[in-house]
Amino acid sequence: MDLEQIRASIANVDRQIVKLLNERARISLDVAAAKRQNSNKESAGGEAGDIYVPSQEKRVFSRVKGLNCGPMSDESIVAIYREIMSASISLQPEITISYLGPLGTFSHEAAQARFGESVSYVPCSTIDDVISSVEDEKSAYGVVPIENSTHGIVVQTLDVFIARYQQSKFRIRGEIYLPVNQCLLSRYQLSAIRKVYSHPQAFGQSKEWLKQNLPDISQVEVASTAKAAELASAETYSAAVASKSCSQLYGLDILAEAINSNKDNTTRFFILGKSCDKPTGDDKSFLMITVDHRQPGALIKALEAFALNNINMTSMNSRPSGQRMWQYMFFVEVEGHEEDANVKSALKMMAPYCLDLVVLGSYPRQLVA
Ligand SMILES: O=C(O)C(=O)C[C@]1(C(=O)O)C=C[C@@H](O)C=C1
Repeated sequence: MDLEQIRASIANVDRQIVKLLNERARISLDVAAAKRQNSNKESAGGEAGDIYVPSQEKRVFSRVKGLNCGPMSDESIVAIYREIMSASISLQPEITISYLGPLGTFSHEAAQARFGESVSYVPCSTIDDVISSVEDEKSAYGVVPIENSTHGIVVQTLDVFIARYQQSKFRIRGEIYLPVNQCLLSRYQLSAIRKVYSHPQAFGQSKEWLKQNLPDISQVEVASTAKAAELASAETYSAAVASKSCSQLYGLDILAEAINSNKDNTTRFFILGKSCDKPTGDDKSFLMITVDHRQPGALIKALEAFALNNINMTSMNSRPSGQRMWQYMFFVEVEGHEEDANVKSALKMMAPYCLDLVVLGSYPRQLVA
């Protein structure tokens, strides 16, 4: 076949694609206008005017995967639609996403994986600042790490939830799962390194490799893996455990890749906003509770409400409540949405046993970034 002729066919398809993309973008602007109108009549049951709607995105992904008959893979179709929806979101005035920075953190990668390249990103230096920027409406959404498959819960995030919950106006709107590979980055050779910087989570995930390859080298904990890369780029004979993207951002060589012990290492992030999505039939909810520790069995009685309402509990963590000595705040994640009848009934049943009972949010279950 003639090469020029084939290219002309591609050009013809491109013309149609661009026309259709713009037609879709115009319709998404109509959706945005309808949401604004509906949110004004919320008392009449209208859908809130949120721009990012994880439940609708989930429906779009499953619809386009259903329509796909190859040769493109489902992953490619989903990645393209991720960008198409990101572009729809970016048509809205000044959509900003804040994340736990600086540039190049895994929170940054997670935010980009979910919101694509078309929106603006703002790094914040603490988890508290991410939440403030959402609450003060400086950004529409915020992305914070919540747990890692190897190293467990991110206690810093839970502690900020505790410190803020009494006056908090943020809600958990979505979740992101990001595969995470840690790298050793430095301007020096392995044998010259005298100090390694990283976040405690990244040290935990790479513990075995560091023990084997850099025994007796001091490990300095800092606020983020990207901060570690920044420090390692400025200091002699130092290195950082950080993401591959930090090597370019901070001018460091990659001395070793995927040094995390668990090769399926994955971090889960929460997307914070000012409201929750509607129930989809496949949601999870994240709760904070305290019980009166002097009342024997209070915790078990509170949690029994989930079993009695046929609700699966998927995780539980505790942190000091910060209110009284030896009093704990329990973080419980359950299947279901706070608007589901069985979740409502469980919350009502457990209330008498709880001193605090806060639903931080309900969000559609997500399996991939
Ligand atoms: O359906 C919506 O609510 C839209 O805003 C449209 C759309 C899309 O482009 O399909 C855009 C962003 C949302 O996160 C979900 C879907």
